[in-house]
Amino acid sequence: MTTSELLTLERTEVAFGGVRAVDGVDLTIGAGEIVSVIGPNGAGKTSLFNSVTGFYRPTGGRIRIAGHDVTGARPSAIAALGVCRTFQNLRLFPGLPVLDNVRAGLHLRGGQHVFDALLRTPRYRRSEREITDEAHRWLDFVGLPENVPGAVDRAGPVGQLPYGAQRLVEIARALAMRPKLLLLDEPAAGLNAAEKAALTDLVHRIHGLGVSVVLIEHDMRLVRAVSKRVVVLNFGKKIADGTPDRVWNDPAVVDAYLGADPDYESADAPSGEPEPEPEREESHV
Ligand SMILES: Nc1ncnc2c1ncn2[C@@H]1O[C@H](COP(=O)(O)OP(=O)(O)OP(=O)(O)O)[C@@H](O)[C@H]1O
Repeated sequence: MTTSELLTLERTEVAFGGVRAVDGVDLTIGAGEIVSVIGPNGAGKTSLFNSVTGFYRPTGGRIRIAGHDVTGARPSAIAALGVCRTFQNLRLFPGLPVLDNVRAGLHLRGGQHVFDALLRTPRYRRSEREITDEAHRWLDFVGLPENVPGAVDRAGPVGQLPYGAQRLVEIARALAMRPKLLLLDEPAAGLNAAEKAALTDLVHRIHGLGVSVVLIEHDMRLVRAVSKRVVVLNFGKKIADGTPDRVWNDPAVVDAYLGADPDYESADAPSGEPEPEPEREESHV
C-alpha cells in the first residue's frame, strides 16, 4: 500500500444466490481523487458501494481503508475510519427537523459522555450548542437556504423539503461526519438543471476541503465536469478504468451501453437520464 491509498478493493465479490452483483473487482482510490463509477442499470455500482460501506458483506476478496482490513466490518466501523456515503434512495428521518438530521451525523462522530448527557451538565449543553452551530455551517456549505422558499425552515421536518433540498441535507449529514472519502450514490438523480450545476460546484468544493469523492452517476455531463477518472462496471466486473475520453472510446464500454440501451448513439454520451429506481430494501447481510 502507498501512503496515499485510501480505499483498496482486491477481487471483491458480492453474490446473491447465482447473481454476482460484484464480480472480482480490483480498485484503488487515492487521496485527493474524484472518481466516477458508471455502468448500465444493474451493473453492480450500488452493490459495490454497499460492500465498501458495510451494508453488504462481501462474499469474496478483501476491502481495505487506509490499510485497515474492513472486509465484513459494520457500517459504523467503516464510517469511523472516514468513509461516509449518501444513498440512491434518500435515507433521512423525514419526520425529524432538517437540523436534527445533520446533528445525527455529528453525534455519530462521537465524543460526548453518557453521564454528561444524562445530567445535562454545562459541558453537555455547550457541546450540544457547538453541534447545532456546526450543523448550520454544513447546511450553509452545501447551499441549503435558511428558509427554502415555499417550504419549511431548518426547524421543520426534512420530509417537507423539495427533493433536491433533501439531497443536500443528506450530503451535509455525511460531511458532518468529517469523511476522508465521500461516496455519493447518484447525487444528480431527480435534480433539475440548476440544481445539477450547483451540485457540480459542490463536488468541487467538497474536494477543496481535502475530501476524496467517488460518485455513482448516470449524468455524463456531471461525470465529465467533476472527474478525471472514470471506472466502468458491467455485470459486476470492472471493464474500464481511465480518463473520461479513454473510457468513452473503449470498445468494451461502447458494447456494454449498446447492449443496455437501444437509443445509444454516441460514445460521448453513454446514457441519458436514469429511470427513478424502485424502492428496494437494503440490509446488512
Ligand atoms: N439485496 C439484493 N438481493 C438480490 N439481488 C440484488 C440485491 N442488490 C442487488 N442485487 C442484484 O445485483 C445486481 C446489481 O445491482 P445494483 O443495484 O448493484 O446495480 P447498479 O449498477 O447500482 O444498478 P442501477 O444503476 O440500476 O442502480 C442486479 O442484478 C440486482 O438485481
